[in-house]
Amino acid sequence: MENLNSFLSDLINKYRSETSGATASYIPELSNVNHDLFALAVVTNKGEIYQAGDFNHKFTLQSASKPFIYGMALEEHGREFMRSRVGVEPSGEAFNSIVELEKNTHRPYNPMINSGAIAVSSFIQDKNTQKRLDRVLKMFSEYAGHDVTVDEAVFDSEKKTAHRNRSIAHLLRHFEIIGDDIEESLDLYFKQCSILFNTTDLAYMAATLANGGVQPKTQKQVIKKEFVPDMLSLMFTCGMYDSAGEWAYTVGLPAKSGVSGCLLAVVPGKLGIAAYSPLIDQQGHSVRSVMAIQELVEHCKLNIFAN
Ligand SMILES: NC(=O)CC[C@H](N)C(=O)O
Repeated sequence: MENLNSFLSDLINKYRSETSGATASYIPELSNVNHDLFALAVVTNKGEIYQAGDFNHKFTLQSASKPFIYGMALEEHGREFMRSRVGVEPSGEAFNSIVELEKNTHRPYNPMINSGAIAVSSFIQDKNTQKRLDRVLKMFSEYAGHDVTVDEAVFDSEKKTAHRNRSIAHLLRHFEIIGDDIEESLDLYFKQCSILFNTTDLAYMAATLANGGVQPKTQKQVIKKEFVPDMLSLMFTCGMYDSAGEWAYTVGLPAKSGVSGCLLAVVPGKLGIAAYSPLIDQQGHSVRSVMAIQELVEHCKLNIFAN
């Protein structure tokens, strides 16, 4: 693995010239970013770090937060309750789709799409909204290995323009999946999406899942080991939304993307991978990050089905 730092640098140099994609302008603040930013990081279960490019640059987690909040809700409510409210099937639709809520059980298809994630955030309860957020921030701090904060400008920007997510939340309330605290739960969801991480932090988060829930640097059990397979299997089947099949076929790893341009992938038992670059494709995945992780996985033979 000594050469991994230079291989990551080579990938950055190779794919930095790729300029397709766009920033997620439906959250206006996400467009205020340098399009050239690009970072890669790998953290092994033993805590070895490999990184290249702009790995200190901070971005908001966006949907990369979803599997982790789901893990938190599983610890709080157990599998049976969570499955009664949110399914475990890929939807085959876009991440922000509302149509499938109208069909069948009215449960969101899975916790990786917005409808499922908004429902999951509503189940993180405490005495008041601040306490709910404090618990969420504490959990993400434990995954990162240090304190993390919210980007208030991104939060405000999403809150002001969240007409689609607000519609989803009201439909969830209509079908009695969530309770009356619609705005509070949406605020919590927007805040979790606005938590600031850098690419190395994100690789630690992925490595914690690769390591059975134990953060490789702090050695703290951040999530109960029994729930890690729930998170990873849903990342595998649903984490990349309507291109989850393509990703599973070409990369073969559980993964999750965020519209800020971040992407994390987990090699169970071995290591976590993270990438960041702000230009995203139609499905909401960072174009450069997908290409670089694909090549990294192929080069290092990390596809779980190829071992
Ligand atoms: N795919 C994403 O990263 C979406 C997250 C974003 N906050 C939203 O709800 O639309």
